[in-house]
Amino acid sequence: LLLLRRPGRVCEPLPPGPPPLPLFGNLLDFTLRELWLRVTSQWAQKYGDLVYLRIFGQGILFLNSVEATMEILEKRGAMYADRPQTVMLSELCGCDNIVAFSRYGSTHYRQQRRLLHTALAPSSIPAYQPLIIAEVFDFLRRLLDSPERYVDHIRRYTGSQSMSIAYGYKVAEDNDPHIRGAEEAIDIIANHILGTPGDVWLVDLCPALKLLPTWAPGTGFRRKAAAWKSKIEKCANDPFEWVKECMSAGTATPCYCTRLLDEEAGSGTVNKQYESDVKWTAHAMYLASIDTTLALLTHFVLAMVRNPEVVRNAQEEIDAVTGGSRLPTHDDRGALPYVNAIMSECMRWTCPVPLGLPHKATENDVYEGMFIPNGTLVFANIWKMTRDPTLFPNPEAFIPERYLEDVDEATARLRDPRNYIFGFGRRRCTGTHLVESYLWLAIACTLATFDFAKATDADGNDIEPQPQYLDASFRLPTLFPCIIRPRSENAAQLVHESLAA
Ligand code: HEM
Repeated sequence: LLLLRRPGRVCEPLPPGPPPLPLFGNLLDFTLRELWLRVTSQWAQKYGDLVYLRIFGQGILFLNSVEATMEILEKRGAMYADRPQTVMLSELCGCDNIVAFSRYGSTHYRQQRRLLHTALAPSSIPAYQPLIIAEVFDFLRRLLDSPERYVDHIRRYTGSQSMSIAYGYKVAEDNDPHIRGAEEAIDIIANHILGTPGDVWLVDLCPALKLLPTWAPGTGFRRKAAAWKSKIEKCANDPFEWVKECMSAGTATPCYCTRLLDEEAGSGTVNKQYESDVKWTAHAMYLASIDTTLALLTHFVLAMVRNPEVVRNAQEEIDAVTGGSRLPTHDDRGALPYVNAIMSECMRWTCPVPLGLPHKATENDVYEGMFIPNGTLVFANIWKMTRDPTLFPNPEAFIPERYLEDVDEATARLRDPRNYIFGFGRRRCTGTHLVESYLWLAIACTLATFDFAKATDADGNDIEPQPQYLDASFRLPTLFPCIIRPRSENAAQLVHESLAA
């Protein structure tokens, strides 16, 4: 009897959820397009704060309230700090080296988190500001030259910003080899290795298959994995080797890698594992920042196109500080509360990773009388939290003013989207302070120099931008037509002068 009373399992039921089919479980209940809408408007509505599903026997739990998320992922964080591991992703393709996929508690994971924490702490960010400013100026110049290609410019901005901060590397004008490699690595991981929910590698269901020799029939996955692994490693190695060569030649630009390598060299010799951890974290910075920042900045454009009065208010505020004779700088941030509010609203309204990344339970647990089995994959429904009408009245509307209301500290904390969009607990995003810096400057400088309008059709009627969302994990809008043009001759001049400076 004592054995049967393992904590939780005998008495407590699993959290509620749509009934599973035999073998396939809830596979058919999933959708690849905007899964967060289904989780929110169908499952959370019907089943409540915790919704439990299964795919091929793998338990999946959605947390649909701030309270449940804080209790489970923050307070009990140590039990929910792991990530799902699969033979294909982690072992055969070597992605366990990438911090976002690493096992919690492994030596390299602990070391990598520590490196990211140190080098991306608030006190470290000012050191990257010259690099950030140069990339913002480059972005403005591209927007001025070909505004209709705004998505390409945003994508390049996020990529070159990461390359610059991680490696001090200035991305080539076109077809940069490191950017190409990094894009390929993202494509391999997202579209080929991970694929879609329900795309399961046979070797993940039957790990013994990995022991078969490569000539055996049905082992094509081994050859694919080997090719992908070497591409991913090359993409991490190449820019890192480039920094090391520059450091030896005394030509390196101070950046994330130089800082960490110099620090370690100062305290003795740099050991191989340390060097490998610096290399993989620099690589992770690119992977982790690209789609998230792209989602945020394209939504910024969308919000500005749809809300001309927000643009006007921001421009008035900026002009009052800069006199229209210079671009805003990080030092102006305290004097630009409306621009700060626009950035907060962009974070909330975009909600770049609506269901976060999966945390894996490493123990059996019970929450409010419901059993959460060891091994369950737990997703926080960030989308629902950022659309809570009690915290954010009229949540679908873009309203920066909501952050300017005079509220007590606890309410301000609850309404700060930064407490949701970067995830929770021990796996919370490590790039938050960096994002804060490079996103703010891009937003402030773009508002200072550009106007936004809806595109018009042949009869001169406005075309309402109505983007679609096709991605399963990131909230990336499809391209929408719009007009972006310099506010004035003077604004265009400021962009030209910034580059000359
Ligand atoms: C707007 C931009 C960004 C958003 C919205 C965002 C959001 C997130 C989210 C939701 C997670 C998962 C957290 C969890 O599991 O609970 C995450 C993880 C992570 N992010 Fe970000 N992120 C952004 C930019 C960045 C940048 C610029 C970096 C660069 C350093 C970065 C580095 C990471 C890393 C390394 C992880 C994995 C952490 C771990 O598994 O321990 N992120 N991010």
